[in-house]
Amino acid sequence: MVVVPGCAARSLAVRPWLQAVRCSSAASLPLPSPSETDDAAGASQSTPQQGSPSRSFFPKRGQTLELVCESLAFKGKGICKAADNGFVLMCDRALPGERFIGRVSRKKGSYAEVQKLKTITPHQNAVDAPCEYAGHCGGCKTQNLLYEAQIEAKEQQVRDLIVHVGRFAERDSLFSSVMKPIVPCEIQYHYRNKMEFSFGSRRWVPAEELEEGKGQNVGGFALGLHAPGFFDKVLHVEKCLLQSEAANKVLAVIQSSWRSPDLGLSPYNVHTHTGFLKHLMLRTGRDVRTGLPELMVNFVTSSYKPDLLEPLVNKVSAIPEVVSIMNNVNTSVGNTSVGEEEYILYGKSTITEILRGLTFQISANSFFQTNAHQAEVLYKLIGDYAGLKGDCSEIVLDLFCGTGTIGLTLARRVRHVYGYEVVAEAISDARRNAELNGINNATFVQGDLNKINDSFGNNFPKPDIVISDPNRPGMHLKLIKFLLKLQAPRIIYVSCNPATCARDLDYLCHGLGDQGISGCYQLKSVQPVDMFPHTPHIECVCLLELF
Ligand SMILES: C[S@@+](CC[C@H](N)C(=O)[O-])C[C@H]1O[C@@H](n2cnc3c(N)ncnc32)[C@H](O)[C@@H]1O
Repeated sequence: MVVVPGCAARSLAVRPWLQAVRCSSAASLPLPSPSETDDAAGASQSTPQQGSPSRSFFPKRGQTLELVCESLAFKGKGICKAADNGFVLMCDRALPGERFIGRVSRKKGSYAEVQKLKTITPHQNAVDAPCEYAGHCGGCKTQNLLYEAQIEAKEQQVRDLIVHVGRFAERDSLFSSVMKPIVPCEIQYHYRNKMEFSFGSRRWVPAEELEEGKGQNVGGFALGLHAPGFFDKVLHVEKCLLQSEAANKVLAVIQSSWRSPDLGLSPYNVHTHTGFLKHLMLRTGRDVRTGLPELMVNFVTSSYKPDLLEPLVNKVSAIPEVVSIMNNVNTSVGNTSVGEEEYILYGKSTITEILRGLTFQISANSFFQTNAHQAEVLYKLIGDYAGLKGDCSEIVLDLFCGTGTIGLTLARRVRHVYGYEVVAEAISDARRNAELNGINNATFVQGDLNKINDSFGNNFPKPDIVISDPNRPGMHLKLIKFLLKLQAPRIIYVSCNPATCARDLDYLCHGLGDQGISGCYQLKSVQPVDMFPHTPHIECVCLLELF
């Protein structure tokens, strides 16, 4: 039974707000600065510009409200607003159109966060989530929304951000040709090629299950995913519908044995810093000869004790798809899965994946697109937007190149690719990937693109095409200014955060007014691509051309 906390008097006290609180779509929006967080970007997407909210509605922590949600903000939070002053209330797992009872869990300046307690009227496109953990695990937040409705909401978020943050006029006759419909992901489950599970000494049981008396095992060992918002509590997960079937086979074998007292295995305790098993990383690639899945299992442990792992290694290596078992030893108190030392416990140290006809070697810690199937679609789009002449005359600058995958897939049709990336290991991987594929017209350089100085650009010829694929904070102002000065004919901006993407597109097209710098690009296309069904993540490929 779902309990609406708070006494009746408090519930009654909020009744007058039932008329006042409703959902509305984003109005005018302030620009997030390059230093603003995703949360701030998400909130600002829906926060009205006209000053701070009036006193007429300001919820208290613990207050219970009946709310209606219509739109999803970045990060998949449902947005509701007070009708009179637009005060924003954000709620995880609230779906547009859903009427629900929520409790204010956090107040943050201009908005509040609400925890959903009970659905009164579900969204018209609500479906039963196939995963038993979907209601609690931090990964899939919209599995209970019809896939078509999920991508429609994502497309709308991108459009809103481009208009309100990017300041591109929706009424402009060209706007509808710029905004492309989202590319759906054909494979909506089992698409992730990498999952990282954590071992925990404190099993997390969701509040509802505790109330229903299902929380027998609270405090027991767990292997699964971190409970949203908790670094020390793990939701025990027997299988994950986002990872490959082969990876689920491995997870099942490990789950069936690791807690056996005979093995003497203990999960790492993040409070006492004792215990052995930290994380289990499962990566799925493809055998380049057969095209069949091949798996890497990576145990992250607090010390090197191969004898302790041996019984698990014996069981897991019997699974035909497993070709590599690694042990990353991380002695630090931090929660990271990258070890200071790495050992091969079985098989080889890398797995392979094929992308746009090239072979990539993936090691335990190297970055690789997490949805290889949709990466193929994404990279084809990038190739189309590059509009290469095909005469091997052009120069490509691949910023935030990671392991070089984008640049390398274009290399055979251009004169030279120059890639820049901050992570030294990724640069080594990029060079190795070039060699593996017989590509010798690509140069990869390690460097921090947030710290470029005036000499940046002296080491490569003026590019014909710039590809920029930053992570979520987007591009640093120094890099934006460099690009505005460089004036390459074409920029392809690949983004995993439409809020910072819209901000950077604004700078590149409309300039930095307060610094007297004019924009010099025209936005030709914004193409959202769904790389991660059931999650709030949105990828976009944007094409900019010099005026
Ligand atoms: C979204 S990934 C893109 C990787 C690559 N383009 C791909 O498609 O596989 C962003 C990359 O930017 C790198 N990065 C983040 N901050 C950086 C910085 N300040 N300077 C250079 N590279 C950075 C990350 O290490 C990561 O490899």
